[in-house]
Amino acid sequence: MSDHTEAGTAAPYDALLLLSFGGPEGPDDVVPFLENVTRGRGIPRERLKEVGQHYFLFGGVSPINAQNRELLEALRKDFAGHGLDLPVYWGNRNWAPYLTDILRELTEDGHRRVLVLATSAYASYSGCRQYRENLADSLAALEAEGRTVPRVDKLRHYFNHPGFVRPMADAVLTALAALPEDVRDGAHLAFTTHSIPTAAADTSGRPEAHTEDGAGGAYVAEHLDTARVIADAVREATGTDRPWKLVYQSRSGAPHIPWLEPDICDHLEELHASGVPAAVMVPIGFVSDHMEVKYDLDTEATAKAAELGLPVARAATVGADPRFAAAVRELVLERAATERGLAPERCALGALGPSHDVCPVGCCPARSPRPAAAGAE
Ligand SMILES: CC1=C(CCC(=O)O)c2cc3nc(cc4[nH]c(cc5[nH]c(cc1n2)c(C)c5CCC(=O)O)c(CCC(=O)O)c4C)C(CCC(=O)O)=C3C
Ligand SMILES: [Fe+2]
Repeated sequence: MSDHTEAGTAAPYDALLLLSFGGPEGPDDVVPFLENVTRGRGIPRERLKEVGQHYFLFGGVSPINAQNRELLEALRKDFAGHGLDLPVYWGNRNWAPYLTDILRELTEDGHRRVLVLATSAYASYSGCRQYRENLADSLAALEAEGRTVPRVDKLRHYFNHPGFVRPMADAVLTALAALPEDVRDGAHLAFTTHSIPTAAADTSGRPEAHTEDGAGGAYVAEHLDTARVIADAVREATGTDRPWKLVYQSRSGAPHIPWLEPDICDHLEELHASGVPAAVMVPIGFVSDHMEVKYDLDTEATAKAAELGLPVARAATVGADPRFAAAVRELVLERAATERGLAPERCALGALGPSHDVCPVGCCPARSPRPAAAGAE
């Protein structure tokens, strides 16, 4: 990674917006939060009750907001330390601080061109376009208040950026070290991400990346690329070639609709049945510790492994790692330079290369088309 010790310029941008999912911060928040998340999404009631219980198990507090506050601090510290004078704001789509309120604040503070960092590294409707739809909704709400709204662009997907991948590779090494020594060399790597409907996976990414055979489009291809880079880095660091697989977690939706499989718990069962002595779960689909990590991996899958007698360890998420904060700065400077008509270096590991800056028409389409900001439409 290049070290920008000199002050870069973010012009033409005058603010960065950290845009995230949001999560409850106490028991009274859980039900209204779930109502916000699932409005119009057709999630079965039983599933909602179940997910509510996951939150109540942790006092109704999701780890996601604390993680975003830490990331916000890490970004401000990194920018200040590198002479990058760019204010950073934070807003969520499903819980306070709400996106519309933060965009209103940005507008009142006089910002005219805003760059958005979404806390989702990959292409998919849920991880990309839905955030763009939320931006469009919030901008429309502010326009309805009679405001002149800022122009909003979104940073490219960073799944293969070294500042995102390297902390995860190190986290796998730390997790391996936590396994009993006699099973460490035989441990398999289980890379996990959020399951999504196969229909959504197949249409993820640019139209050229769409697949019709359940291969999972850009969503699966990008995760496989990241997983491969991490597995290679771990092999180089340990001298041991460990088998790995991309598996899924946190499935919701009706049972008759196909979602990406196998589930992490079924995978652990299969590993155990085939005599594998241990596994490391690597949540590459999550930028930080969300409830999906705390419950679905650290609680449910870990209990499953204990029941099987399979030693497992869970690799840390990237969270507020300073290397990730530095990567965001590089991505900001890169995009700003591109907007100024330059052709900056675009860092990317793996085989897919750097993702597009602007989602083209037809990228990660919604089931029913709605306005989306920060794209080519
Ligand atoms: C791809 C993806 C990401 C990663 C990208 C990104 O990070 O954005 C993600 C993140 C998150 N998902 C989260 C929470 C929930 N997601 C749900 C439902 C769904 N997620 C989906 C996909 C994704 N979700 C999908 C296809 C559904 C079905 C309904 C629909 O089609 O919209 C539900 C409803 C209950 C349930 O069914 O589980 C909840 C409560 C939280 C907050 C966790 C916390 O509080 O720490 C976070 C970060
Ligand atoms: Fe989700």
